[in-house]
Amino acid sequence: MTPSLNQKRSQQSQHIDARRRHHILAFVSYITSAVMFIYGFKNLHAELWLLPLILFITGSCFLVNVLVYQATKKLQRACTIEALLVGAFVLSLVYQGGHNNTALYWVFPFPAILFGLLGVRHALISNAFLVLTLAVMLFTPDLILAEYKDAETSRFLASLIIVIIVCWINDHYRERSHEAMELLQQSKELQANTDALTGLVNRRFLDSSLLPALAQQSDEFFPLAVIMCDIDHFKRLNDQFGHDVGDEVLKSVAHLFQQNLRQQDIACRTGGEEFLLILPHTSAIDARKVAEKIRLQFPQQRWVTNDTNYPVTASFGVAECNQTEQFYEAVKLADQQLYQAKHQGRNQVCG
Ligand SMILES: Nc1nc2c(ncn2[C@@H]2O[C@H](COP(=O)(O)OP(=O)(O)OP(=O)(O)O)[C@@H](O)[C@H]2O)c(=O)[nH]1
Repeated sequence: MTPSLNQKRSQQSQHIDARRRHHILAFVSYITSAVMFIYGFKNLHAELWLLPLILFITGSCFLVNVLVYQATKKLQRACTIEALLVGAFVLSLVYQGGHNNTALYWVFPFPAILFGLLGVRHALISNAFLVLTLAVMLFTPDLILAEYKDAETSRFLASLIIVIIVCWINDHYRERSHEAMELLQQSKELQANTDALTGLVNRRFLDSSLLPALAQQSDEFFPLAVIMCDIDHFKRLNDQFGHDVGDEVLKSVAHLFQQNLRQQDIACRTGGEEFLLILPHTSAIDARKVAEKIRLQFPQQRWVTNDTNYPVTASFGVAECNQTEQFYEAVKLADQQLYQAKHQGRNQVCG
């Protein structure tokens, strides 16, 4: 259960990455199309009809793409279409030559744009494809309308490859450092939410991870049962055998819970010898059966050493809730039931 709740942070970082791509898409679409329209109108001469046509068509496609994205919110699809438009624009511009044969200068921003839109792997493949196609076009002058000087094309391709490699290294290490920071953050979060002695989640986990998950994915949890469990006369055990033995007993109790709970259940150490078991999609009646089953296993364990079998027992209180706001009320009710179980002589389940 804990790892699935930890996905929260990974979702956050995906959200930030989606914002980054959203801004690149918006910038490329609105600003670049505006520049294209301006240059399209500036070059609206009879002998240069192909250049304004390329600029108007690409600018319009960019605009349509971003408007469809605004309406549908399908970011991945919009970025892929934008990248295809970028590729088509670069190739057609180099084919035509641009105003005064300046097309090659305009190509340089686009590798970086592809990295921004597609992510490292896909951007690298797209850029490699783009450079290869450009190389074929530039070294086969018959294929294109424009006339570039040989020295110009080779220097252009060399510079473009350098730009692509620098973008690739930059994005690759940006992603790696992002992943490393996320892992570090996740492990810190896990540490902060884990009880060092038993390895169970602790009380902090309830507020930091469980409650947000209950609120966001209530269908996955409710009706939810809680079981409060407290080891009976634990002080006596500590006094008789020492604190270290007490610690070992706590670890064995945690192990007993883990053996008896389902994968989706959560065992939490809320205090010294007090535990809270959280059972999603479980009624109080069923939780009571679970508590009873665990209770009956206490006398069957060898608790202290192989020579001395100290009779450890535990008391349980059970409650149920059906919405996030009732969670702590249910915990309180289970605690009252636990108090009742203690009051009635311990080693029993109430609620
Ligand atoms: N070994 C060990 N003991 C702990 C730990 N945390 C709390 N305790 C002890 O747990 C004992 C709890 O004692 P009480 O609250 O009096 O409860 P109890 O003796 O279990 O009695 P009832 O709950 O009424 O059955 C205290 O002696 C604490 O020192 C821990 O991490 N390790």
